[in-house]
Amino acid sequence: MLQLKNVHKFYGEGRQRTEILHNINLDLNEGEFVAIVGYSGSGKTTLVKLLAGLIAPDQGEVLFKGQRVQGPSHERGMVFQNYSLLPWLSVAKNIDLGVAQVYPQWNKRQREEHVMRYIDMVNLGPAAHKHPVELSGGMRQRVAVARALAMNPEVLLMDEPLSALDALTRAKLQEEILKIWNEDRRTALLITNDVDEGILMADRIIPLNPGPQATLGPAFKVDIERPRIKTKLNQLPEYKRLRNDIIEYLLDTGAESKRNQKLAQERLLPDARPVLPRSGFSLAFR
Ligand SMILES: Nc1ncnc2c1ncn2[C@@H]1O[C@H](COP(=O)(O)OP(=O)(O)OP(=O)(O)O)[C@@H](O)[C@H]1O
Repeated sequence: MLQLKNVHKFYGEGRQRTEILHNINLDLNEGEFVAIVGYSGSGKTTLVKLLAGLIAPDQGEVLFKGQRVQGPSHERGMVFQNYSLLPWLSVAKNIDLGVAQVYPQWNKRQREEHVMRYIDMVNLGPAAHKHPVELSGGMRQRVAVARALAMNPEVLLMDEPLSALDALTRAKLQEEILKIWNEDRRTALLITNDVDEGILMADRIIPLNPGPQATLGPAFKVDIERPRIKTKLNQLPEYKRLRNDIIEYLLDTGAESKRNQKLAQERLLPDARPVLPRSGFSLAFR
């Protein structure tokens, strides 16, 4: 359905030019829910922007159903970390904006009915005519999810949509997104820094190794039956095993990346001699 083929992405110019993503290959199959987990700053947002067509790769290809992605499209709906709602429009109007783009042939009443269906789906009926400023963070994120879904995308791309929320709201929204996803099993990609969230929601979890030059790690298959109940998951031995495996992998690659950075620093400063600070606990370079 959606593919990254030998993708490399750089940021910056001249000596500042840095390879953020290195030779990324990813296949999202139809109806599959994939989670990408990784350290902050490793390039997760860059990866999802490539899939959405918001930025282009420097090398390699992004393919949607075999066709090269040329730019953003409503076929690939995106939910951002920061909601990105228009503050001067009500909840309903924020959602309607996208719906009108996708269904220009619909009249106002048809659009209203459609918009209200998605507002109800995320339990925001009473807030339909409120403005974003009047909503809590969790409610805003619900609007962002409803807006993306109302445009009926074939693929739903979510960039840490829940990371700014408190634990309770986060758990509730995880449940809602899963319920909605379960109704028609649309292809979905979730970027998260939370391994538990990945196991709760995804069919496969793929770590993004620390950058620069981040690569994708091996896919961890989540073979836990759905529906998955958050409170019951952590009693399952297969959940514990999988969680441990993923966390161990992330810690190992994190430690390796730190070692490599230190080596690179030593190579950049060959005459740097370690200077022991007074405490004697850590090394500093001059
Ligand atoms: N437009 C840009 N120009 C230059 N550098 C950028 C740009 N966008 C991101 N970067 C850099 O690329 C790296 C990866 O950024 P990205 O936002 O993709 O990481 P991330 O894994 O999503 O981080 P987080 O989890 O903190 O949101 C970072 O070092 C960031 O500073």
